[in-house]
Amino acid sequence: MKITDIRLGMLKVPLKTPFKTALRTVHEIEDVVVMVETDTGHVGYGEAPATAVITGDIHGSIIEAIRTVIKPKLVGLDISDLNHVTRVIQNCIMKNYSAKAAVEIAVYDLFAQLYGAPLYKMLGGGVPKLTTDLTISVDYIDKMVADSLDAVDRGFETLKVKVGKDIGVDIERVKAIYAAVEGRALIRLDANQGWTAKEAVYALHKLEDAGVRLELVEQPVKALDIDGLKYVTDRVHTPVMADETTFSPREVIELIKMRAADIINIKLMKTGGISNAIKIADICSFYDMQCMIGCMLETSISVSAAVHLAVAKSDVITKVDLDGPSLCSFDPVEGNVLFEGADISIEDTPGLGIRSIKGLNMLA
Ligand SMILES: C[C@H](N)C(=O)N[C@H](CCC(=O)O)C(=O)O
Ligand SMILES: [Mg+2]
Repeated sequence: MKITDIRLGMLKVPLKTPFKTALRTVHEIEDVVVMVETDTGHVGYGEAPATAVITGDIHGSIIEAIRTVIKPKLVGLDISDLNHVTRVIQNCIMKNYSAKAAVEIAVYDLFAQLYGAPLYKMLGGGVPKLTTDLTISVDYIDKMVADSLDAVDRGFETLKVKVGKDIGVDIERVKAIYAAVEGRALIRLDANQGWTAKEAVYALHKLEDAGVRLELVEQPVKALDIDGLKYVTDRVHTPVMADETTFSPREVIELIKMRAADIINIKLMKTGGISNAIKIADICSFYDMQCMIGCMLETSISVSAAVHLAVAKSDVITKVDLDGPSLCSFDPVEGNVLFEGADISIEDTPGLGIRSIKGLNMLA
């Protein structure tokens, strides 16, 4: 099965409600869709969001990286030579993680199609079911409490509460949500870099002293402030998770050696795809460190790949934040991963099993 072409399209899906974090507000998903075509007629699918504030990627850079650098290196390569193909993708251009991720996801999709198995089986197997959390956007306290209660009523047992704005209001936000859902849902926080290290310690001590039990706090400080991350990790009981701080396997090793965080959030759009995500999961497994599998604002095309990976690496990926499809106003994909509220399951069809994508605008 040889790669003959890589075609690109744009996919727009409005969100059910605006997605608000300390970094940005988004009303609709608008992602680049990658279709890797082969001489056997098989097509592999991938997707790349433009998360400029986290990965530095924008639509133009994703499209140009794939068209002018990645595609010319990939056409003619054999999908059965997976490790070679992924090395070419990773080494042909620096950074550009979302472009690499989208193409790698499509290549893994084809690799699993080649052997007629769902992708998770090619990655080592596992039980093809996961449960995701749901993000509660940062907002007025009453709105966040109402959104949290609504999420619990819809069956979500873990809420990822966005904070990182005003520290005093953040403490009140979390206390109010905790009081409203106590005993019905677990709460994890994501400050998206919005606090200083001292603010994070102050807020988490206040919450701990008030009896608020949090599952974890994600990326309390700026991405590059690794000393700050360690400062927080050393001083609070609440487990601290690194998100924006860690992209590559090398960064994860450094973080583990410094003991700067307790948990790592793996996202395919940070690692540049599945091959490095596997390396990170294996490193963490070796060091007895838990991981979360996360996503950006992605539809079920690329989130499906994350689902397959998380199922295969469930020994170390113990936390799931794959709510992209739940945030969408509709699922544009007919495929083998089913997203039903908090429940995610995989059907027994080859690859990612993507049969069709609604509303895709092909690029010339
Ligand atoms: C969508 C997911 N639950 C999430 O919260 N991801 C964010 C980044 C998403 C974005 O801004 O596109 C995160 O974990 O920081
Ligand atoms: Mg995060």
